[in-house]
Parts: sequence; structure tokens; C-alpha cells
Amino acid sequence: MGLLLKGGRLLNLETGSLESLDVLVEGSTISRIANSIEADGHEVVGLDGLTILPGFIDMHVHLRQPGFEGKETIATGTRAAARGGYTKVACMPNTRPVLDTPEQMKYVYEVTAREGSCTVLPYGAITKGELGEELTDIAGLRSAGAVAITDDGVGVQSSSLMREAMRIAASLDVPVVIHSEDEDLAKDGCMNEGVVSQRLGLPGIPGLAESAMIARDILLAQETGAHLHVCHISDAWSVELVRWAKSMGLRVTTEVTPHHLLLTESIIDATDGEDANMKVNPPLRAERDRLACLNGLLDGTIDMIATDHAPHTPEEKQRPFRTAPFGFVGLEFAFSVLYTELVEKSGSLPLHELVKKFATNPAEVFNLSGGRVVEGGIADITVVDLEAERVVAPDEFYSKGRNTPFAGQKAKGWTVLTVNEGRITYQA
Ligand SMILES: NC(=O)N[C@@H](CC(=O)O)C(=O)O
Ligand SMILES: [Zn+2]
Ligand SMILES: [Zn+2]
Repeated sequence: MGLLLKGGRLLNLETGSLESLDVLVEGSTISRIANSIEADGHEVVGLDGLTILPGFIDMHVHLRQPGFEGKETIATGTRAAARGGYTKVACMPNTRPVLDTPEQMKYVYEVTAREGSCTVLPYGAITKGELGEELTDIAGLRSAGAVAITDDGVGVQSSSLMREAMRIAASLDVPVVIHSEDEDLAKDGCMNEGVVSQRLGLPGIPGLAESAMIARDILLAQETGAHLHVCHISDAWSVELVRWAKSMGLRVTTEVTPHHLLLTESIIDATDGEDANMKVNPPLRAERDRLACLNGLLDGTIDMIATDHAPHTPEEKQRPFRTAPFGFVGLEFAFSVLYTELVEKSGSLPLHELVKKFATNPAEVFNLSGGRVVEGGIADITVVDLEAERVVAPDEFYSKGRNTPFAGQKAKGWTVLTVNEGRITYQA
């Protein structure tokens, strides 16, 4: 017996048209897509006019397990992911202990098999303990299933160490994923350096702290032949550098978050720097940076959307702006807010281009299954209601995190059904 999705509209990723098609899932595979498929003993889910998309893939998520289970666990984070339409998430290694050994990779896969509501692809750290001093066993991490390597949360400050990491990664065909931040330039900053940080008297993090490191790592990628993926791009010059690297034919890819596409430091200004739910790293920047990210997304410089889902406890986020931890949650509304603002309201991006940034491109860039709803493909499917309007409601989150500046915002395009490898993982 299969799972029959009946009466929905399947998004054609090439033309952007919505086609009335039934989709039959058998086992973990999409076995048939046709105008009308007989119920024939299958479990039928009626989708009357709802929109069928490939399951979303988020290459930047903090699941916090092991070590910070008060913020999130693999169970709660993947439930949140499924609720947001995600079928795969890649989890960051800045846990305690850090995910820096093959055993840690195995741990993530084992816990996910028991408790997970989506596929979890662990990142292995570049340096032991993310301390920036000694390289991990990159080959061992890869064999144990690391999707790529990164020290997200901190930048690798040593250029010679990064050069060596890229040499090894290139020889193993492992992508190097960078949190680009020059610690010396970023120092004790807690928000974007500029007119707002000056007015509020808060220490700033200049865009240069990001772009300078991206420039270094693009040159290292050029020299070593490594695939470089730039995390959470946020600064206008950073986008320009990635655009240039691509024009030179280098293997450089990047992601942007919903918050860097839709928000600026003006929301910190408006709340006088008193709400740490607006504190994130890289920080919300100026309008020209936001527009550069948006243009980069539109012209293909930016390959994909990633949430950088970074849950923290309410207590931590109630601390003063200077000392509260950086980070926003995002899994449960990323598609909705971006669909609403970029597709529905401004029309800057057609739906199928947005969906490529959420599913097709991450699959292609990281060589993963999914990203398309096709016969014979893996049954990773997300069904959304493009009409229903709701507000982003943190008290309803499956995530343990509540920290988002999007709280209370109205949006359309909510997930009603998520299927991961043929299994229903969320149903509204
Ligand atoms: N993005 C953040 O503001 N915080 C992340 C770390 C990171 O992604 O660099 C976290 O782990 O909390
Ligand atoms: Zn980061
Ligand atoms: Zn992160």
C-alpha cells in the first residue's frame, strides 16, 4: 500500500506553472506522477488545490545536541523542521562536545534514527573543539557521514591552518563551509557597526570582519581547488566577492538567511537596543547590505536560503543586548515569511525560483538526494497552503527556541504536510 497525494497542484520548477497532478509514493520512492491515479487501496491524502513542492533542505541548523539540550534537541529541532516543511537539515558542530570525531557523526545518526522527524546531515568540525588550533580527522569524518566540514560559530583565524584544511578537503572532495569572521575586527561587537551602533553606544561588528575573511578564503579555494561554501552572507561587499569568484569559475557557493533578506539594524534602532531577540551573528546590517543580498539571491550569486536556526532559552535572550547570546530560530516560518514578502507582496521572485533556493539548489550544491518531485526520486515532499494567512507565533513552536524578531508577523504559505522518505513527518 502506497501513499497517494490526490488533487494537489505540483509546481513545475522549469516553467513555474502549477499542474494538477496526483503523486503516488511507495516505500521511500515517488513511484508515479499522473493526471489521475486510482486510489486502489492506497492511503489517500486529499490535497484540494494545495501546492506540492520538493521537501525543503536547510544546510544551516543548530540542533544543540549533545550538550545544550535546554536550547534544543535533535527530537525537538527536527520536529520543528518538519513543521516548517523541511525534509533534510544539516546540523552545526558547535555542540558540547563539539562534533569533531567520527564517533560524534555516528552519535547524530543514531539519535536521529531513534528520535528524528527528518533526515539530519551532521557537519564535522574543521578544527578539534572548534578551537582553531589543530585539524580534525577530515577523512575519518567524511567516512562517518559528515556532509562537509565547518567551525560554524567561530571563524578559523589561522590562514595556514585553513589552507591545510582546504588542501585536504579538496583531495577528498569535501566542501569547506565557512563562518567568515575576523575576530580581531569583530572584537566585542554585538551589532552591526554603523550609525545605529553609534547612536546606541553599542560596540559594532563591521561588515569588513565578514568580507575580509571571505576574500581570504576565496583565494585559498582558488589555490587548493576546494569547494568553498560561505555561511549566512550578510554584507554587500561579501556578495560582490562571491559574485566575482563565480565569474572566475571558482567552486564558491553561498547561502543567505531570511532575516538578512528581510530585516535591517533599523529594528534594533526602533527598540533602542533593548531587545536581544534582535541580536544575531552576523548582525542585521544596513539597508544597502540587505538589498545586495536580495540582488545576489535574484541573480544567482546566492545559491540557497538557510535559516541558521539558532535556538537559545528565553532566559538567555532576556539578558542585556551586549551579553545575550547571538541567534534566531527560523525553521518553522522561513518559507512563509519569504514567500509572503518576496513572492506575494513585492513579486521580486517567482515561486519556483524561491523553491529552488529552498530545495533544488542545496541538493545540487551538496550532492544530496531530493530537491525535485520526480518519478523514481526520493519521496521528500512538502505541501503548502499558499492562501491561508497566520501570524508567526513563538508559543506554538515545536522548537524549544522562541527567539525571533519575526514574532507576530503575518504570513501566508504554511506547510500542511511533510513527507520524508515516504513517511509523513508533519500533518497540520
Ligand atoms: N548565528 C548566530 O547568531 N548564532 C549561532 C552561531 C553561528 O551561526 O555563527 C549559534 O550557534 O547560536
Ligand atoms: Zn555562523
Ligand atoms: Zn550558525
